Amino acid sequence: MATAASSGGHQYVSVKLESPRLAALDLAPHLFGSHPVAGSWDPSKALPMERAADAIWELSSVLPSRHETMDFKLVLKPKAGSSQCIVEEGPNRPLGSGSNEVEMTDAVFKLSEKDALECKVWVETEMLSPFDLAASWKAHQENIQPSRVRGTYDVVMGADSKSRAKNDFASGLELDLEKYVVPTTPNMGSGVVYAANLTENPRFLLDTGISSNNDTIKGISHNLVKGDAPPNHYTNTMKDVDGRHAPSQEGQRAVFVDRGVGSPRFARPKNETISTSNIKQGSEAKGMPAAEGAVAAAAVADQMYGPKEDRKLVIVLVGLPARGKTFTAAKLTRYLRWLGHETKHFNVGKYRRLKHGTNQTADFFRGDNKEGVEARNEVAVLAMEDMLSWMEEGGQVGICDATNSTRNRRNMLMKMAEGKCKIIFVETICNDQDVLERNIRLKVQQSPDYAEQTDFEAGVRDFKERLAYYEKVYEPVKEGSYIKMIDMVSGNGGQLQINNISGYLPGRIVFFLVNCHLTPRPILLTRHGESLDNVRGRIGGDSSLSETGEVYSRKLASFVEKRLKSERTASIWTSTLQRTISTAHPIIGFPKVGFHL
Ligand SMILES: Nc1ncnc2c1ncn2[C@@H]1O[C@H](COP(=O)(O)OP(=O)(O)OP(=O)(O)O)[C@@H](O)[C@H]1O
Ligand SMILES: O=P(O)(O)OC[C@H]1O[C@](O)(CO)[C@@H](O)[C@@H]1O
Repeated sequence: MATAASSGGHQYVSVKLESPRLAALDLAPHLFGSHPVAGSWDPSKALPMERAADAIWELSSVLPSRHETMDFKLVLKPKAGSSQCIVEEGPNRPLGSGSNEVEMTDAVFKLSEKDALECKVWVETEMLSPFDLAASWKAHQENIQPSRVRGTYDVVMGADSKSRAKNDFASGLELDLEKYVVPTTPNMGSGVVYAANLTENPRFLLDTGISSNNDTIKGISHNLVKGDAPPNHYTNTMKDVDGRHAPSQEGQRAVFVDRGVGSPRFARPKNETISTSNIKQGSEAKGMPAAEGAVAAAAVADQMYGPKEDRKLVIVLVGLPARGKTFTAAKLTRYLRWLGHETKHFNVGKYRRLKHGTNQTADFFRGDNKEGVEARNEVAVLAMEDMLSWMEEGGQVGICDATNSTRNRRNMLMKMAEGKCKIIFVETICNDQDVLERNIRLKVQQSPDYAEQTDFEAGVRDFKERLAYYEKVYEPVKEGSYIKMIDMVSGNGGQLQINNISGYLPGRIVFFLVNCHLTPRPILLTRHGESLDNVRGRIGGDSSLSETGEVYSRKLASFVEKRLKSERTASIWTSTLQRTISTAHPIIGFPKVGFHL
């Protein structure tokens, strides 16, 4: 077999052996070879081949990209384990990487001096696309026997799953209906990670090797100055270029399963080392974690062709305390990252706590407390400097999360960003007293500022006092490019005011904020009903529903009607494939949207 140079993808390998005579012998075919995965030429570690049909045995796997060349041989092992193994005659079989081919040869096993067993052997190799891998992996996860027939989207369900499908497709749903309990709104109290804790860590701490996502950590000197120690925060953790933790160099692994659904993460070849110079600084959020296809393409196009100033953007939050700034910033960060933009969230409150400790009283936030104002400005500068440095290193969108409640403060930030990036202010305004009261109580419950306050009501009083000091000096945004979110959570729709906003990315941000809401709402997910292809044992294709599938769709309609009867604004989303449209067809009373997935 020819060996080809690596082309970088994963390689599907299937070895089949055919011998009508073998079944009658007390011998089981195995494969062993030079690679540790195939036993390093130790027959006792040879991989057993599975009986695929009367006279056919098979073994298949996905091998890691750029796997080393492997030589292998077939060996017959006695089922009883007494007599010796019989290794096939002739030279080793080489298995290269990067090739797509099927090779048919014979294997000859000397059973005795006078008796030889001849078998036909097919070795099939194929480079796998990520779609192939994903489909196989999905099938594996769902405990469905993957296909023995090659072809994209051609994953075949085993006989078991077929009967399981018949019995369970619709009945499970009825059961759910009886037992269904409408989930209550999650309790935001205990167990919730305070969103600000998850934001960026100040570099002045990282530079000293201290790193934490928890700004209540003890033992941090609050007087550390920038540059105290050489930067080492990117050398501590081994990460690969995608920002994932690098696997240990334990040698290659491959899991032999049918149609090669192996371990989704393969170790790198031994000779490929990961050096920290490969790691782009600030790349934890690198890449496009979830967005694929069109969305990612739009993001890339934006980065390539968008106006220059859109490529680096600072979103400066503005607003009185407890107006949902951190909440909005966290959501926006997740959305922008999903779109494929490198985004980081810098919370000035976290900087303040790490530099000055957690227990400042309301007094610290008084507008006429010169020391307090200076201390707050100092940490705001540190956060902004960190953000700008990160942008120079390749970051695209920085979110500066603080009250930024005075014009002076905002001017200072604009000066710092001058010529480096565009600034958009996002101001959250809330006049609904009920919402505010709830927010304040939540803040006292969650904020590390009150972690040591044992008297909850005293905490609430302190926070209200802090708020009153902020109100005295607060100057709503009237300058620059801004988006104002006004009473977006009071349930009456609210308002979004925008000024001087243009460009692809700012446009996406406006779109996102318009659609931002706080009211919990259910999202129901369902598979399509059984399709005709499923009946034939196939996943995929675009066939219509089977009878069982139709029954499922009717039961689903009755479920949805009951479950969503009080959800006035619900809509039904399907793909554009027949089986999903037909599954949703009997549901009435809700608008339907078909998405090309
Ligand atoms: N647009 C909004 N208006 C009012 N409340 C909101 C809004 N968005 C989210 N909230 C609610 O406000 C609560 C407090 O939010 P958050 O901690 O984000 O406030 P904050 O403005 O960052 O406060 P602080 O300035 O004190 O850090 C959230 O738990 C959320 O329920
Ligand atoms: O320095 P500024 O703009 O007041 O904003 C940061 C402050 O805002 C707050 O979130 C207000 O509660 C504090 O935690 C934080 O110190």
